[in-house]
Amino acid sequence: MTNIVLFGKPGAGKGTQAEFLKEKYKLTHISTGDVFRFNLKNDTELGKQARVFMDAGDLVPDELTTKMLIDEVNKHPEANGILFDGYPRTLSQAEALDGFLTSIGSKVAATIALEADDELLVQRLLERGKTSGRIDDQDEEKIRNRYQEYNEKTAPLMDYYQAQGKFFAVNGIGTIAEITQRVSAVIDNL
Ligand SMILES: Nc1ncnc2c1ncn2[C@@H]1O[C@H](COP(=O)(O)OP(=O)(O)O)[C@@H](O)[C@H]1O
Repeated sequence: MTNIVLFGKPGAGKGTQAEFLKEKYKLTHISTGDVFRFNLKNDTELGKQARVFMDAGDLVPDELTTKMLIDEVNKHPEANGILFDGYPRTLSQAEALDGFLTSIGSKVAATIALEADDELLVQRLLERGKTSGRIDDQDEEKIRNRYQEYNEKTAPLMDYYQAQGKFFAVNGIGTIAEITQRVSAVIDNL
């Protein structure tokens, strides 16, 4: 199994790249943001619990998120590899993912970060908010809060994966195809 973690700030283009990469490498794409939004829309128990955090631009608590993630992975026992998008976002999630993957005889092959500067990303999210209907994309204060969450809780993961020799950063500015190529170059070299 080649499991890839797509890493990057909100708006960095993880979801966009995932659409191309999952086809190219026959990976199962799991976006925690998408799974949460599905649950919100369907008003499930999980959706009810996650809503207050998501609407404020806060991270959903680790325990809830990790349980959901493991349930998702377990739905795809035949997967060739998983493309994780939006998970892990905290050190505790990264450790939980390692523990879980080890328990099924697998591991993270690489963490690939899409890099772009904050101001450009905030503009991208505000644009997306005009059409996506996502509450967390429509308010600059909520967007800024997501960046704060990222800087405090998610950025430290770079060191975590770097220490394991698994961290790769690519320039996330350019056309979608250019960026797919940069990410592919990393995967092809694994
Ligand atoms: N791994 C996670 N841990 C905690 N909360 C998460 C996680 N993934 C998604 N969420 C919740 O879902 C929201 C939207 O996720 P996503 O679409 O991936 O966001 P973004 O566009 O900000 O990268 C996050 O702001 C957070 O509330």
